[in-house]
Amino acid sequence: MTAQIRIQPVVENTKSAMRPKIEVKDLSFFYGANKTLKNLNLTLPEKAVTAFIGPSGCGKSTLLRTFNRIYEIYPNQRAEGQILVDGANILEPRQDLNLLRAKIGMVFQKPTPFPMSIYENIAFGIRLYERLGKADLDERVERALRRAALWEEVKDKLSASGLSLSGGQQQRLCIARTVAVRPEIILLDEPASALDPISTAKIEELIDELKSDYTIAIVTHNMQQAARVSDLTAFMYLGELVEMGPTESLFQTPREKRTQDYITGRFG
Ligand SMILES: Nc1ncnc2c1ncn2[C@@H]1O[C@H](COP(=O)(O)OP(=O)(O)OP(=O)(O)O)[C@@H](O)[C@H]1O
Repeated sequence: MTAQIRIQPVVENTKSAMRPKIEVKDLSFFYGANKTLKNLNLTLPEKAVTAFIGPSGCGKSTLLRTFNRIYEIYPNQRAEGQILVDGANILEPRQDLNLLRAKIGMVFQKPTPFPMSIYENIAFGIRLYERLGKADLDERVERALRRAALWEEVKDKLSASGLSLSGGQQQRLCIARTVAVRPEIILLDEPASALDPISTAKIEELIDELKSDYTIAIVTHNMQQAARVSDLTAFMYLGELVEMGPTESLFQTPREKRTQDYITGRFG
């Protein structure tokens, strides 16, 4: 089965792997008293795509949610350890969460457009951080929609509701909304799992284009997708990081038996 997985060529890997963007050090995460992530250590290189795979419940989404501290909107959830972004620990209490979430954008499994026009879906976030005149704002909205490969489909109906778009278009709108505030890192939590194959292919193409400008972390259940879109893959199991490395080697010559068993479909 491993042989059937088409793997992203990793030409740029060694270059981009040299500059760490996110360094996770001895990170643990707790839902109440339950230790869900267990002393993780890993590095995400800048301007590369890192995929997180592993069986349901292994902690992939939990890990992603620590990178922008979004878990803090819920009670009784806490992280211990360090997450260095460009060398600074974002788990420090003094970290400005608005700035953090502008720098680290997130797209969820289910498309979540705001119940407002396509234009406003993008402009809303920009206005939170910047004061722009109408012409500049228009330009930023257009640029974000182009970046998310959606402009041609929506340019004549910018005042229509974001909710009137198809699921795949809604997800690209959410990606446009994320890139519009000029983040440096984009977190994608199963961004294509609710989409049809054509929309999924568009999202995957988009990920490939976006990685020239952004550091991307993606959680996916779909190993073929991880192999197609990522430069590095991390395999997690029961809250631990079992193995992480260039996607090609992880799928073709995994070091750990648990990784081998998972990618060959023996469990999960
Ligand atoms: N809000 C919560 N409260 C308590 N436990 C939670 C909560 N969210 C997740 N968990 C638990 O934490 C563990 C990791 O969940 P998480 O959603 O991170 O896994 P996952 O690998 O992303 O799974 P899936 O692939 O099914 O989305 C699971 O055991 C889950 O039951």
